[in-house]
Amino acid sequence: MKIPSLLLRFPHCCFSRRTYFPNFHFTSRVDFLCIESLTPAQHYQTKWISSSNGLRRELRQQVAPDQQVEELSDREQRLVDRLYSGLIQGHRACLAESITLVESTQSRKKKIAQVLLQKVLSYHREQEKLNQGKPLAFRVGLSGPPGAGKSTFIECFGKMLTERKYKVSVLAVDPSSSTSGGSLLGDKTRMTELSRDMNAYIRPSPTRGTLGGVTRTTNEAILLCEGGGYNVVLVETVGVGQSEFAVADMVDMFILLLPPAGGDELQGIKRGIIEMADLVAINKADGDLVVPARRIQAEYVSAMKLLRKRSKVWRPKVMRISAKTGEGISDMWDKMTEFHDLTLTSGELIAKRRKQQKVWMWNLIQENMLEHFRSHLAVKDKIPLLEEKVLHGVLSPGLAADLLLKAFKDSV
Ligand SMILES: Nc1nc2c(ncn2[C@@H]2O[C@H](COP(=O)(O)OP(=O)(O)OP(=O)(O)O)[C@@H](O)[C@H]2O)c(=O)[nH]1
Repeated sequence: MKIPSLLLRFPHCCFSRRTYFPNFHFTSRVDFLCIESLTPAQHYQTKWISSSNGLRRELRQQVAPDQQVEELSDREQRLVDRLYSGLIQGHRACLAESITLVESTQSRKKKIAQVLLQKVLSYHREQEKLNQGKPLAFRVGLSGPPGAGKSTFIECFGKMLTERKYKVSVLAVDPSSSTSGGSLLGDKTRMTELSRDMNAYIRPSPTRGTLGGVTRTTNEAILLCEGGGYNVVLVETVGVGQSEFAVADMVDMFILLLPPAGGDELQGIKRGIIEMADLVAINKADGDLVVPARRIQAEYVSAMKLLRKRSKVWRPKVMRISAKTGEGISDMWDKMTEFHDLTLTSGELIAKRRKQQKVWMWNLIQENMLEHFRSHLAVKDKIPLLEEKVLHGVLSPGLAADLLLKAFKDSV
């Protein structure tokens, strides 16, 4: 006799047998029950098979990518459609609302955001195909210590670009906003002229306190800006933490803006970040500061010669500019477009973007896995005790880690 099977799909990561099973009455005719559970967080399916021994988890398999997006209610779908059509028509309010959606920590909103992003991504693919594979926007990262002149520079640079008919968006990654509630980069008094320009869009990007937070919300905001027709996306971060490394990993070109000062004044700048720079701009090269700016430029030129070459077609440049007078800004844009064209024709730009996508995915997995691990019932209560034992030298860190990992593995 053919065994009848019943296939159900639950949008749950895991479910308890007690919750769902009382509703099913097995008769002699239905002696095989298969429940498929779709786990949105981990994107794999689990089959639960009922047999005479009770419920048994049978198999876990990868779900095809197009099956991963959750089904939305009609209301939610209407929201996605409205935001999507407004976004690609270039409405700033829809872009702002879409970014707010991807920044949301609420699980339902996160799901709606993922559906929207999938739509925007497929729009990207179509547009890039029409554009012969050329990316929709030039992604530029800008970092520098407080007071280097970042906002003055963005105001001047952004205005120059909008006058040249570019659409510019500025995402200010602010590592201070999640910890202090304050805002280094997001305050509204910055870039007043540019923020009134209809071809510019400025947005502080909160970090949610983790590097993964920077990566996720900012990366997704970049995609949305590009979908909104912004062809230069500038990601600004203050160069005193870790966020600039995350930003360097999500842009095509990374620029370091420095004041004409050395030594103590630049203590906050991490050495490693200089190695990430494709262009170093020494700002404030005007008035009395021209001479120190020249000296600092020479110092950086010789220091950067010693750095490992990261590109076959580009050597990092050191330039002098003045965001206040505008001097050097146009030359700087020429150098930036040269970088863009060279890396695009050599294939480096596309290869870099692909690599960044992978890094982005693994960063998110790492962050989510750790969170999942720490809050898992099987290990949550054991952590403080084991940490205490490690602190007092009673247990080695390796053994404590093994014990926690074993408790976790045994429970899944
Ligand atoms: N002389 C001169 N001063 C400048 C120039 N660019 C900026 N400044 C001045 O430097 C100071 C800091 O400039 P901001 O643009 O606020 O610097 P920032 O890097 O955005 O600073 P934070 O907002 O603290 O991160 C201001 O007083 C500016 O007027 C420049 O090209 N030349």
